[in-house]
Formats: sequence, structure tokens, C-alpha cells
Amino acid sequence: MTAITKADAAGKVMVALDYPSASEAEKLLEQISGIPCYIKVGMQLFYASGPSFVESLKQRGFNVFLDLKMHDIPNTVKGGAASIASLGVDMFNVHAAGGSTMMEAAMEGVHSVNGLAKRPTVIAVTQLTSTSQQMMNEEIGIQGTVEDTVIRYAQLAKQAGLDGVVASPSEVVAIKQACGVSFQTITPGIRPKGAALNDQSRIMTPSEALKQGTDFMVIGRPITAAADARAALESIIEELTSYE
Ligand SMILES: O=c1ccn([C@@H]2O[C@H](COP(=O)(O)O)[C@@H](O)[C@H]2O)c(=O)[nH]1
Repeated sequence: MTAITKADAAGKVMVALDYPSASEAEKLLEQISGIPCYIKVGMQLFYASGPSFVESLKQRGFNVFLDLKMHDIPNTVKGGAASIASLGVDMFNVHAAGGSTMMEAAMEGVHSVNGLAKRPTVIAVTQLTSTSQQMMNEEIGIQGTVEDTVIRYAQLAKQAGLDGVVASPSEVVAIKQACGVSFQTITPGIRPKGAALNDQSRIMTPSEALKQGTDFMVIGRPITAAADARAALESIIEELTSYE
């Protein structure tokens, strides 16, 4: 049974360009050219190549998620959010652990920018997908289940006016129940069957994540570390279009 089209499947995949330089990121972009996926730029690439690389992605028509996970005092996050929004990115994020005033400040920063064709989607990181239940309880010192913490952060983000959250695919159903179906879920921790776990802890396969109702899935190393990145991405898209 075909669930979604190839174009819809590709649009749900955010390829994480975790590279040390723009030239290395460009090599990957060349390999996957023509596949209409979202592009995620994180700290490694942004700190090395800066706003100009992000602007060049936008000039070439990519949908861009700038994943800088801001977590600072409200005034600083407000300014950071204004600067990020001015770059014209489609999505960016803050840490929900910064609290509601900080998240509201991020929204104020976005709204302070004049002349945007469309404001970016603003989302909050709940619990990193590398965090296990045991790590959260024993090391970080947060009691209760990871799911309960994720839901609490998601509700806080929604109340602060944000558009969605970053969480693991296994929390998507509970987030949608608590915050509504239009509250977006962006899920890293995606591993095709047999792929290396690396440092991820709370994972699902692409088709399992789709079944949970995730809006976007962030995928890095299963594509970027593959011998043939294009084939790896195409195989993920194929899995999404043919899941039952
Ligand atoms: O909770 C989070 C938040 C962000 N990420 C980012 O997603 C990608 C995942 O890369 P993989 O290589 O597929 O593990 C990476 O850029 C992280 O910074 C996350 O993994 N978990």
C-alpha cells in the first residue's frame, strides 16, 4: 500500500549537513541534487561557514532548518532570534529548558523583523534524542519518564506561542494528543534497519516514525556517512512511500 508520494516523502526528510566546511557540505548537496528534501544546518557547519552559507542555500531554493538550539537569557535569545529570522530560514529552534519567558522572547525577536515574506517556524528542543531514561534520571537529575518531561516541555512551548518541538519519534503520538495535531513534531533519532546507532538513544526507523505521525524526520549519518549518500537517501524515501 502506498502511503505518501515520493515528493511528499522527500519533503519530510531533513538532511543534517553536519560537516566542518561549506565545501564538504556542497559535495553532499551535489550528490543528492534534484531530491526535494529539507536541509538542516547545525552548529558545526554554521560556526565554520556562517550566515553566508545559509543565505546561499536559500538563494538556491532549499528549505532550511537552522538548528542552533539557542539557550540563554531572554534578551539574548530575542536578539539571536531576530538575527536568525533576518537570514530568511524556514525553521529554527531554542531549548525548551530555557523556560517560557525565553521562548516568548524568541517569538518577539522574530516578530521584530520587518519585511519577512513569511516568518520562520520556531520550535523547541525537548529532551535530546541522545538522552536515555537512565541518563535523564540519574545524571541530569530530572525525575519521571522521558515522555512526561517531553510533554511538559511541549506544552510549555505551545503556551509560549511556538509552532512545535524536537523530540524522538516515540513521543510523537503523546505530543499530538497533548498539544494538537497541528503542533509540529521534528524527530531526529532516525535509523534505518541495520544502521549504526552512533550516539543516539531514542530511535525509530523512518517508516516507524512516519506511522507515529511525525511531521519531519532529521537524518544525518545514515545518509552522510553512507558510501553512496544518494542511494541511502533514495532508499529512505522508498521505505516511506511503501510502508504499510
Ligand atoms: O534531540 C536532538 C536534536 C537534534 N539532533 C540533531 O539531529 C541530527 C541527527 O543526526 P544523526 O547523524 O542522524 O544522528 C544531528 O544534526 C543532531 O544535531 C539530534 O540528533 N537530537
